[in-house]
Amino acid sequence: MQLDIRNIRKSFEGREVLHSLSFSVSSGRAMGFLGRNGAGKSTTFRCLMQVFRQDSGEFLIDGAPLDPARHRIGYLPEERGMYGKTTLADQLEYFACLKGSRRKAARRDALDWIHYFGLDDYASKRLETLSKGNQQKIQIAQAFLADPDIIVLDEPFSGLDPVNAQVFKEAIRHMVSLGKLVIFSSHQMAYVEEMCDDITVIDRGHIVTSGPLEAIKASAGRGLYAIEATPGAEDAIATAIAAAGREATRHGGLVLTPRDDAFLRSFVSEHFERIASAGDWRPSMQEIFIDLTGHDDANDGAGHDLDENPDDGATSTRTTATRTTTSSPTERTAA
Ligand SMILES: Nc1ncnc2c1ncn2[C@@H]1O[C@H](COP(=O)(O)OP(=O)(O)OP(=O)(O)O)[C@@H](O)[C@H]1O
Repeated sequence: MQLDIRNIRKSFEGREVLHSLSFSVSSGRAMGFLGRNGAGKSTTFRCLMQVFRQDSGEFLIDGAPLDPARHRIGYLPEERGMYGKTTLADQLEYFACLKGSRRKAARRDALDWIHYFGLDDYASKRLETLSKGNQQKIQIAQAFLADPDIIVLDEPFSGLDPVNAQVFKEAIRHMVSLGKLVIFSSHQMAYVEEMCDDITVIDRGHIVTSGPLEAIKASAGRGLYAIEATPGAEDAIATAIAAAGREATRHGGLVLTPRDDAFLRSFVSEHFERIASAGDWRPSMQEIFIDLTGHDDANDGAGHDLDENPDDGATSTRTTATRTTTSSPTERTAA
């Protein structure tokens, strides 16, 4: 199954916040949908779920218009809303029935998810008596009810402690392994890095990159080789590379240098005592995200005057490979 998000535009009070967004999500792969506060993630999800309509553009499933009434979608909205005075079991059963399950199957489904999230003891307790994190688990469970084909989660990790985040990560992995189509937004780059096969980054309503995470990382690595020096040896390694007439850039505990296999083979064998590891540079998701979106102006402001996305109708693959920003953590020490 493939979800194609095609040329979605949305304005509020005359201000366009989604500028012809286009990207695709495939089933059996987890897609992370990323952007700074106010970038347009929740608005995209709300258009997808027909909470309100986009001004133009379309959502297609395998080429046909997405129909939330026909396609089974599990949705965790950003604004959490459940019934505080109702027991966990009753309300999950109710939500499963709303999604078309029969009563008995709905009850079983509800209890299975309550068990999955370790909340058996609370099954007959009112939701409002649970901690915020446990309420969040029930909100997530609600999105998994009734065997959805498509799972859309807006900030699912917010409010979860690391142990519960782990339980939830396993639930997502399980859904992906069953061939579900999964897209979620998150600000937690470490989780994204761990979980996602694909990512899409938006900035002020524009796509800045979309595609397989590994390819985006390779591209963001800009063909650089990373040498991890043993503690305290970073300066010596950087100086030795520069003395050999090559560019050397300090990057935290790493020294980055343009890939040159013959030079690197002899350099690594000559300096192996001061080298902990060496290989192609793969920036972290956090670094890539900051490089792509870490400009000074906030996303929430009105009247952005960026040019329209030149890639209207096509998935953009622009990455850090061609970008240099002052926010890059890279610091040049020698050339
Ligand atoms: N109902 C609305 N009326 C007016 N403006 C809106 C409305 N909903 C969203 N916006 C604006 O649209 C832009 C995108 O907001 P959106 O909530 O989609 O961002 P987001 O990426 O989900 O942010 P966050 O990470 O903070 O949740 C923001 O500038 C926001 O102020």
